Amino acid sequence: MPDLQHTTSTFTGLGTSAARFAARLGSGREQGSPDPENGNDPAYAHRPWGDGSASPLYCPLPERIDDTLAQEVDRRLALWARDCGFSAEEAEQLGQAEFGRLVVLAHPDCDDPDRLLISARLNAAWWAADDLYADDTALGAVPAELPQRLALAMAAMDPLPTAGSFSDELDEALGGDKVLVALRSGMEHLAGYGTPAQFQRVCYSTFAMFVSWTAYGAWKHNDRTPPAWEYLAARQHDSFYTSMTLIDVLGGYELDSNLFYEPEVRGAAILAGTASVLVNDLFSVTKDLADENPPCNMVLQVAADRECSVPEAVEAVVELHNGLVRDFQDVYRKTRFVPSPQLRRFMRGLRAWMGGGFEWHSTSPRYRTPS
Ligand SMILES: CC(C)=CCC/C(C)=C(/C)COP(=O)(O)OP(=O)(O)O
Repeated sequence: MPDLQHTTSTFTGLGTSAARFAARLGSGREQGSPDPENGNDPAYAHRPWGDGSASPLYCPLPERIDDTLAQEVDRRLALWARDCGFSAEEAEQLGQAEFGRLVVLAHPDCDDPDRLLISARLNAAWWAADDLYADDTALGAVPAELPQRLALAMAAMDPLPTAGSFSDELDEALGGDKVLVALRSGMEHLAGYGTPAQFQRVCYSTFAMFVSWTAYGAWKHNDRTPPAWEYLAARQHDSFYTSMTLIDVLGGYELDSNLFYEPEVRGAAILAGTASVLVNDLFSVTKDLADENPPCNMVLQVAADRECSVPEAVEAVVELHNGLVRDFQDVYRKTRFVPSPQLRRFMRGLRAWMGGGFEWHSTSPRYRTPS
């Protein structure tokens, strides 16, 4: 990494997005209280969540809320889902989850609906694979079939060179499964905007995520409850880090691979991805508990490990989350002095993703539960 003590470089900023952000920060106090421990950074707040009974989550504020743009991305996403082979009902369910709204919240430096669709399509395809292959028995998920399905998912995302007549059968398989069609189509859309390095970074973060899914499948198959530490290790590669690999593509720039993978930057991205996915686990507890065979969830693993109540485990996960966000904040501060506008912009993108992710979980019908 370039010398962190180097004097601050000139950063050209984000134009109208930055102005919008400044305006939102002015009104951010309504959404939670600041954190004196961290110098009251106005980009973050203690944000109430759920029914308000648990401690607040320390989290960045969303930089942009644009319902008109979100509806447009969701409209295009539903059309695309139909083209991939999802039924009208499934496309409607996808619309109800509002993945378009998620990406509009998470990528505030992108105003172009077609570019936003890169992230909307891939996130929708990942979620579809997660629900249909890994999590939801009613939707056809079978733990013993998961590894071979994921091997085909890799082939769908990262096209293989032709291998004689074997390729014909592969192509037939890839075209006959809506999840595989969606994954391929999402990657083709990405290829139209991203560089080869950006394309491959999305592939390999997804493939690491798939390995974690096979661990969950094996635990389920063997009727084993993993300890919280082991689940968390798997979850750290099965997180919104994967979604965050698209931040610079949507922003229309490229963070050079050696900076992207520089240990401190990668660490910050993993922290942001893990913090965001812990938000997902916290918001999913009620939904997961309602499942007769609950999926792994950090709250439930902690409750099992410590033999404590769910509210007590929630508190432990909130504390873990808040610590990860503060660790991210420390790295963020250091990287402000690195003379790379792309890195500064990417770090801000990570922060924005966390803020947008929290906002989406707070409002998406997917996590709305009867009080
Ligand atoms: C990157 C991405 C969107 C992958 C899907 C897997 C993932 C990181 C999730 C957040 C899904 O986890 P989970 O199954 O717990 O999510 P739901 O609670 O079902 O939304």
